[in-house]
Amino acid sequence: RLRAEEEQKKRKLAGGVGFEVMQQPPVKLEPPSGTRDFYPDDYRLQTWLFDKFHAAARASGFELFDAPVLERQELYKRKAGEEITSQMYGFVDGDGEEVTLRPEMTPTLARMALGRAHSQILPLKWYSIPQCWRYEAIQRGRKREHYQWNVDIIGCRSVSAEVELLSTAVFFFKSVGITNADVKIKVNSRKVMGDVLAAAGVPTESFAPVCVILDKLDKIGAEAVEEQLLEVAKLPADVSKRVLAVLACPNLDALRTLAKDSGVSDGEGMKDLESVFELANAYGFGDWLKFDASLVRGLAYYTGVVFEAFDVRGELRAIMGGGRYDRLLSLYGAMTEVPACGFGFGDCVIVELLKERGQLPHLPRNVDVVVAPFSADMQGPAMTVAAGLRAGGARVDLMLEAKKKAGAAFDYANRVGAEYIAFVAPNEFSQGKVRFKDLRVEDEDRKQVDLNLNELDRALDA
Ligand SMILES: Nc1ccc(Br)nc1
Repeated sequence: RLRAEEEQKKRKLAGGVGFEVMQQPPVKLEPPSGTRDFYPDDYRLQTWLFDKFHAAARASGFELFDAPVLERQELYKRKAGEEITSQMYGFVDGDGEEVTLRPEMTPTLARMALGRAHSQILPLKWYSIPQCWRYEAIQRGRKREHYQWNVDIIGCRSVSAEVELLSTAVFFFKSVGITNADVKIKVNSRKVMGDVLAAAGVPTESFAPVCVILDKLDKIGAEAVEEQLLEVAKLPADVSKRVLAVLACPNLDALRTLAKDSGVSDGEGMKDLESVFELANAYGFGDWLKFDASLVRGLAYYTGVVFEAFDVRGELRAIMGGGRYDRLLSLYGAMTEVPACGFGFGDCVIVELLKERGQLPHLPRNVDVVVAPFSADMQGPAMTVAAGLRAGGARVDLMLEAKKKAGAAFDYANRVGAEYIAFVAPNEFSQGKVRFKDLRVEDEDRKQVDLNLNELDRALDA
């Protein structure tokens, strides 16, 4: 009881008179396992982040699209042993339809591009910030949802598309104060890897599942990867060793030499890979890129250049990842191969990175004006004042109950982060005036202006 009274007193002091909750409420108050609530304080940061995503995509001419979080499971039925398809948050709905909360956005994008194929003029430059889902055994304790900024270009065969994607990602990083001292982007090519691994003895049909296994290298180490290459991908021991040797190539020259020694001529894949670095230099962000022969990414459908942004200190999981997926649209029904590439950029690791760097923005709650009715019968006039100020573009928090003491109105204004407070009192109002105080300065310096009612829509300018 004493604790409850103490809490109540604290709340009263803060001006926010809350309410008591039962020790054992009849409903759980936390969100489902692995999911997040975004209270207003949290959502101001999420909005800040999404605004940066929107700004970077808009700066490069990408168009925003969206789609239902619910998709048919058939969109993700790939047999390459990917985690993303084995952890679908799926169910059978009332119509007997096998559906799922989408685990990723690219298949939806492909479905939508095909759905309007006859009317789309290529290239499509589309982006979205979908919430994506996975269902994991609770003991892993990992999150089951995240928001993932997706940026994609459909219809461009040239690696200039990959470079445009990388440019958009770098634009975002710079917009949040991240430099290439904090983050770099690994680049590789599945086309080159495919040629070299085929020469090393990896059957074409095993290439995608082998990439899914190789993608685990950083997480489970070479021994465990080699074991999976033997047990899961059924590769002979000598081939598995050759595969790992390819990934150990320290640079592009070493990979080129290894390719040549394996009888793989310098094909389109290597030329594309080199073009990525050349064009990135032309774009001014070549110093953000780093060739990495061990980069394969974990999605089966990548077919060409792949890339992944990582924190240079190596303390965090991948920040962003993407690549070319030229065969996905024909897999879903396009009569010809439709070139495509894109990336996914999660909302969590980037926030961890900014937090660690002390670069999260300070985003206090704020409004322009609190309008405070002097008494209950001034509530109507206070609404008139609020409407006038809003007509001029002001963000107005109208107090919905008059406070007996002016101090309580000032406390409320401070709590909501108001820059000004407008008192609506009977005497001034009867003379067509409102008492306006500037809260941004200390009490003694506070200007007090009596505003005419018919000037309210220009009040803030004044
Ligand atoms: N695909 C996926 C979905 C949700 C989360 Br959290 N991570 C990955």
